[in-house]
Amino acid sequence: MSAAAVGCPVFKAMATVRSGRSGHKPPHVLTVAGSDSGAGAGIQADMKACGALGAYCSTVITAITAQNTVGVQGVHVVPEYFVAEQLRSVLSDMDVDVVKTGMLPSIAIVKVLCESLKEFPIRGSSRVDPVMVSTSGDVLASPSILAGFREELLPMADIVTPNLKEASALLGGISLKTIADMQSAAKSIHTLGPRTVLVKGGDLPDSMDAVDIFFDGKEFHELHGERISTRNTHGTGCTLASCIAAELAKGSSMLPAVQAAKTYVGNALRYSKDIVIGRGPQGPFDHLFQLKSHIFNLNSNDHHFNPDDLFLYAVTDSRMNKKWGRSITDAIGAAIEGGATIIQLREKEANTREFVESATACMEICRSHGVPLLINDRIDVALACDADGVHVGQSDMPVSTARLLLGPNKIIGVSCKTPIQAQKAYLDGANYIGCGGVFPTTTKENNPTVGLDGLKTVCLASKLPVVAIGGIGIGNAGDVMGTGVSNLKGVAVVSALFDRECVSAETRRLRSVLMDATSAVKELS
Ligand SMILES: Cc1ncc(COP(=O)(O)OP(=O)(O)O)c(N)n1
Ligand SMILES: Cc1nc(C(=O)O)sc1CCOP(=O)(O)O
Ligand SMILES: [Mg+2]
Repeated sequence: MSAAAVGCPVFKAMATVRSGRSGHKPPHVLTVAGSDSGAGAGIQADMKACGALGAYCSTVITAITAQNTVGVQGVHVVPEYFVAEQLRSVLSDMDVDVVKTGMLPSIAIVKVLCESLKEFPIRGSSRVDPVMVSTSGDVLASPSILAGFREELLPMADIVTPNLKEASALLGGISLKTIADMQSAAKSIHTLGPRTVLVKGGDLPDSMDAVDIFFDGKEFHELHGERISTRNTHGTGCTLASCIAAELAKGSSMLPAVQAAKTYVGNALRYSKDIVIGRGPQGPFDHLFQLKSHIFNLNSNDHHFNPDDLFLYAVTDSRMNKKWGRSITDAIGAAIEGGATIIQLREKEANTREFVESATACMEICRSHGVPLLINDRIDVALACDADGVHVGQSDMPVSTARLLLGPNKIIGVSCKTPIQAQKAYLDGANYIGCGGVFPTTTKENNPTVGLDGLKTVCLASKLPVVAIGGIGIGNAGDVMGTGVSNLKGVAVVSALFDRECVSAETRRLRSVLMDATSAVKELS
């Protein structure tokens, strides 16, 4: 853009409108990196990964590379004055949450970036992915740049994510062969100034797992991931770094962001392990797998998950319906009439055909009332009746697999009794946690109780919304909501509604108890 164009009235008018706008600001990552013509790595990977994770990605291009699945054929470095101009354009106008760097091909560009970041300080984080050697082994930045990294960029970074070759280069060429070597490299790189370090061990010899070492200045964390056998690994470094940046921009803290990024990359590799792009030895992988696997869902009426839906969560029980001589559709119709905010079909005895038929009929009722319907345990039944989601327990299908099968839009709840399970639920892509048994129950056999204290501990361990379950009814629902933890959104009940003569009346009474308890908590806080 010429100087005249920057000063033209259209640009100023847009700026005026923008500053007066009160709309939604998406999480925003700025990537400062090189373009990859094969689109597996670099700017292209950064944009796809951020887009897939729901972050906006602006781009400052430092170099244009000619590369494909065979290797890097050429690099055309963008003059530093023009890198500076791109940085000014983005940073002077947009609210960037996180800056992510990739290929910085000259010392002058490293300096330009550092100066720009000083001139336009970023409120959030910055992170550095020192792309010096690509996964194909091609050298993308000369060693003379290392001094610039060490002296200027690393001290400003919140995280630096070198692979083994890059970590070795940053530390003067030392050999890194074991996890102990990676830990000592992470510690040494930390002394150069970044707040945290992730040394990626993808190339570690003799390792069955993909082990990375995360160091926050005090503690080491060994992060294990399954090693996926595929030629399509080009761009994994850029993608992991961009995912970390996107999670940080969305408000995550560092270790959960790194773990979520590892999960995403693992799933992307798994999903695209057999795709064929190019004739060379190292192909790109498919960042947008989540969207493509659910192309058939594009026109569905999926219920957009709102944590407040968990307020009065009615879980059906076929034995109770039989006892009271009700059909499942009558039971859920009555619960909705009484004010249930979400329904789960928990039909442990139905055969698959019966379950799909009754779930399809229930879906019609729920959809017509705008109440989401989830299926307990059975992902196949949820898919067959296009339910709004599923609820799974710790011994059911893993959340990450259910997410792959159901896609990004379906609701997934998972039962958690411990903080570790609660932290994993978030990383695996669950939408909410069901925590129980809060009190003893006869509805579910051999169900250990966690009590109100256990419920609070689970709530505090996760940022996911939580619904309490187990032995809850009109007499104690007030105590549960009275714990006052902000992410405890409601109670899930079976017998309190369905082991009663009049389901709608019981639902109404429970709703009123919950409303009183929530108002009391609000008044106190
Ligand atoms: C909301 C809610 N929370 C917990 C559970 C229990 O699920 P799970 O541990 O898988 O046990 P079963 O319900 O399958 O017996 C739930 N169903 N709903
Ligand atoms: C289905 C279920 N899950 C539980 C858990 O602790 O995860 S307790 C439970 C049964 C809840 O039934 P009632 O409301 O009748 O006590
Ligand atoms: Mg289950």
